[in-house]
Amino acid sequence: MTEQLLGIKNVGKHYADHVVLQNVNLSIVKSEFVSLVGMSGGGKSTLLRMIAGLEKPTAGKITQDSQEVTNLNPKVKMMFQDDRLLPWMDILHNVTLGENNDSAIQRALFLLKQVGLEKYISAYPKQISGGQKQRVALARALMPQPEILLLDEPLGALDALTRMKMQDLILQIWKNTGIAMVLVTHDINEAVRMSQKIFVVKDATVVQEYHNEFQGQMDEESKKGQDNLSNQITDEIMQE
Ligand SMILES: Nc1ncnc2c1ncn2[C@@H]1O[C@H](COP(=O)(O)OP(=O)(O)OP(=O)(O)O)[C@@H](O)[C@H]1O
Repeated sequence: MTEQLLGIKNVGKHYADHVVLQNVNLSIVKSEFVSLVGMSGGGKSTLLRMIAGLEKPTAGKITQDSQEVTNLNPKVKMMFQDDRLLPWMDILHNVTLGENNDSAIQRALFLLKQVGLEKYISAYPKQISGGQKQRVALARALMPQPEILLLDEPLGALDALTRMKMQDLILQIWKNTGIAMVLVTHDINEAVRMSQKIFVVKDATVVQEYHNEFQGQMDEESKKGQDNLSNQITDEIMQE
């Protein structure tokens, strides 16, 4: 049996009388790549913030490695649509977050090489492109070797070609590291291209779970399979 990494059991969240999520149940196994899709305002980012321990559920329980997430979750890292780099630090130190010891610097250099930015270690954020900044943000998120990487629309602000390259890079890092990834995206094709499982968030809960046998594949047959699945998921989201 595959080992459960993250468990979300009967989770709900409301702000005053506004119910954002209720009865959310899902689990993620070690090294899995999943996506959350659904209408804007449906509670996807709220769910990520609760997994990260940035917010507490108002009902139910979130566990990681069988331990309840009650506070800031040290085993996860999050990447956002904006890069959140520190403008006064060079790229290397944005990744080490100011740590100057040898092992931090060696690890940051290794990660910057993985994301293809070894030539930019001394540059400052304003000197590199939006796509490159997101690569730095990715390296920084990988720095503490998280068990789960939460990706909250990290590619949303990128042009189509840069976006595809970043998708490839994230998939490659996922394959190399075995870090579980949870992607929130508005782009259903992106979700289907990248993830093994797609959860549809609708009516304040997870209504469907799709398994995707075509993840990461580029041959014509698989692309057709991906398109079919994307259409199915889009229909599910749009259905009243
Ligand atoms: N701190 C808060 N206080 C009150 N309401 C909030 C708060 N945070 C989120 N909400 C509400 O919760 C709902 C869900 O927001 P959330 O950002 O999780 O949705 P989402 O599915 O990620 O949307 P999008 O796809 O547009 O990012 C929204 O109606 C939002 O206004």
